[in-house]
Amino acid sequence: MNSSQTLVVKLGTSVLTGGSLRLNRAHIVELVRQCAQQHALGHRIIIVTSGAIAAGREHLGYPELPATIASKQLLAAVGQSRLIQLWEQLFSIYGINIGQMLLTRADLEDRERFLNARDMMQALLDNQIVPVINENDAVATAEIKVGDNDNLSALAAILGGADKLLLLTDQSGLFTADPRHNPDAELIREVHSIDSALRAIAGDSISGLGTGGMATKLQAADVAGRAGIEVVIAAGSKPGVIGDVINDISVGTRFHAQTSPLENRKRWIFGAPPAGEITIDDGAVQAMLERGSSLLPKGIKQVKGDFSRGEVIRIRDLSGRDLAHGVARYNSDALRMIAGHHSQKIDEILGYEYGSVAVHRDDMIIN
Ligand SMILES: Nc1ncnc2c1ncn2[C@@H]1O[C@H](COP(=O)(O)OP(=O)(O)O)[C@@H](O)[C@H]1O
Ligand SMILES: N[C@@H](CCC(=O)OP(=O)(O)O)C(=O)O
Repeated sequence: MNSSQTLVVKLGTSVLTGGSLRLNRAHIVELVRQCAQQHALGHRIIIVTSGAIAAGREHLGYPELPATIASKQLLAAVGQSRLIQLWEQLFSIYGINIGQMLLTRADLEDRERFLNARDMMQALLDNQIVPVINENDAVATAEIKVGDNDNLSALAAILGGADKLLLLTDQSGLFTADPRHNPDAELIREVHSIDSALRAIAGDSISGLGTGGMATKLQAADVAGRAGIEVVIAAGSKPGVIGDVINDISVGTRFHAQTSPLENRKRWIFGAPPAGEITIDDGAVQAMLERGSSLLPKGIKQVKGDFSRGEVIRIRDLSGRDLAHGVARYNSDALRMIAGHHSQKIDEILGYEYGSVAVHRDDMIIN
C-alpha cells in the first residue's frame, strides 16, 4: 500500500453514544485523537458521522414525539448542528479544519451532481480539511434517502477515491451470529466474497440506536468492495484501531476488495456508451499520450453530440482515430463555446467554470 492513504471512518450512533442515550464525548475525543495522528502522518481522513438524531434528542431533553419521519427530521435538524460543533471543536484542538457535507441519494445518483460533490470533496482533501459527512436527514424524504450511514459511507468512499473504509461499531466485527443473542458466536476475520450464507448471519440492529445493524454494513462492504475499496468492520473502542487499519494490522473483520479502483473505473468508463465525441489537435494528442496530461479546451477542434457534464465521451484525433474515452467536465454546448480557447478564458466565455480541463487525466482511459 502506498505511504499516503485515504481512509473513510464511519462512526455509528452506537460508537458515538457508547450505548447510552447521549453523545459520549470521551469516546469521540479519543477517536479524533487517532484521526489527527494519522492526518499528521499525511493520510487523508474522511469522517462519516451518525448521531444527529441522538444529539437532537439529548439537546431537547428527550421530548415525547410521535414516531414519525417528521419527528426524526426535527431531531436531526437540531442535532446535526450540535454534532458538527462537537467535531469542529475536537478537531480544532489539533489545528485541523473540518468541512461539513450533508448528502442524500439524489446528490450521488445524478452524474453531474456526483461530479460536483466529488470535486468539492477533493478540494477539501487537497487543502488538508477533513470532510465530515452525514445524510441530510432534516430534508431527505424516503425517496431520496440513502437511508443508513453504512451505505452512505460506501458512497462517500467512492466519492473520495478512498483506499479503505472503516466501519466502527459496538461489536468487534462480523460474528457468525449476533453476539447479543449468541454468546458462542465467533468473529469472522477475513471475508473474500459476500454470499447469501454470509448475508443470512448479518442481522438487524436491536439496540434501538443504530440503523440497519450488520445487514447494512454488509451491503456497504459489497458496494465498496466492487469499487476496489477494502472494508474493515471493527469496534470503535478498540485502542489504536484507526492506525491498525492504515497499517494493515489485523483487526475486526476485513473484506478484501473485489477489484482495483483503476480496474473498476476502467470498467465504468468503457461500459458506459459514449454520449458524444470530440476531435482534438495534434498538440493535445501529444500532451495526452506522451506526457499523460489532461485534455484542455485549447486542443479541442470539434464537438459532436449532445451530452451533459459527467457523461462519457469518445476522444478522437484529426484522422478520426479513436484515442480514448473520458468523462466530460463540461456539457457539449459549453465545450463548443470554449473549444480552441485558453482555460483562463472559460469563466469569461461561459460566465462560470468547473476548472481548467475538459477531460481530466484521472477520468480518461487511453485505448
Ligand atoms: N452477525 C452479527 N455480528 C455482529 N453484530 C451483529 C450481527 N448481526 C446483528 N448484529 C447487530 O448489529 C449491531 C450493530 O449495528 P447498529 O446497531 O446499526 O450499529 P451502528 O450504530 O454502529 O451502525 C450490533 O450491536 C449487533 O447487535
Ligand atoms: N443519519 C442518522 C444516522 C443513520 C444511521 O445509519 O445510523 P447508524 O446505524 O448508527 O450508523 C443520524 O445522524 O442520526
